[in-house]
Amino acid sequence: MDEPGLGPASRGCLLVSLLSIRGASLAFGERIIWQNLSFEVEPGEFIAVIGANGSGKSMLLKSILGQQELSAGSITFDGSSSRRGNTKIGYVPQHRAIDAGLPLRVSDAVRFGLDGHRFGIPLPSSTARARVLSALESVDAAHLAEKPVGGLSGGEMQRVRVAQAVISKPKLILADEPLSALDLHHQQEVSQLIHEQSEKNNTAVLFVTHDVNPIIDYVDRVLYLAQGSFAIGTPDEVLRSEVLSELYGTEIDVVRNQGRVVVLGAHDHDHHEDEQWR
Ligand SMILES: Nc1ncnc2c1ncn2[C@@H]1O[C@H](COP(=O)(O)OP(=O)(O)OP(=O)(O)O)[C@@H](O)[C@H]1O
Repeated sequence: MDEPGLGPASRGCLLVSLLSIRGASLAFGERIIWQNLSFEVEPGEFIAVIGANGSGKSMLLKSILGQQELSAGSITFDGSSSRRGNTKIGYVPQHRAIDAGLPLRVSDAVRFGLDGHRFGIPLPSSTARARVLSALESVDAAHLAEKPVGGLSGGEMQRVRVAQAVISKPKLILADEPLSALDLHHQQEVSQLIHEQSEKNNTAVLFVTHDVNPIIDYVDRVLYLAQGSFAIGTPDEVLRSEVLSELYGTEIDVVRNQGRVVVLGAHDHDHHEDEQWR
């Protein structure tokens, strides 16, 4: 039988996976965030990362970005150990990460995704301008180029963040709750944009979300983090009462209604009160 979490390339042993997480653990002092996390991600795969508040979803993305050291195990991306400033990884940070008061133009913010964290000589400005415009066009936001980021609506800001993440044509997009603080319409729009980028360039996506429903049609696999442990597989394999009950160590009900998935009981085991499942 195949090992759970291993992608087809690894199972065949012929190709190296795009992202390989092996026996990864993260602890702060006595507190284990997750342990023995192992899975592979193949090019073009769309993976939903779900879990309670504090289950370590953001820390996982930061570990892949090389911004958070593991307590044990390894992360290999595109054949090398994870490192900071890798332009082959596009990052859509959590809503709060950009200061809305910044007097920065949208085009400058997007350009930051191109050469903001690159050492050495920046791209000539005509080339960079064309790339910025093309990235903004790809998220239908070219008209926002000259606006200050501080004046954008939540939905506009998320589209700009997606442009910033895709401008370097990354092989992997890490999106940290890109739907938070968006209404349903904009949730669908931003989900679709990230999915389109993934399809167009065969880019793999790790998409952190509290609610799988807006992206359920795009998801190949779900990585569910809870209680320091994890489950990974297709939505039908993981989003089941038996699987989540075992993960949480208590009874959890997964109800499917008109194509929507509702998890009942998980929020009772969160570290915070504000976990929402719709
Ligand atoms: N430097 C640190 N020292 C101690 N604990 C930390 C540190 N950084 C993060 N943590 C803790 O690690 C846990 C996981 O944090 P993380 O931000 O990854 O959670 P999350 O699953 O993304 O949560 P949320 O859904 O609320 O965004 C949290 O409880 C957090 O307080």
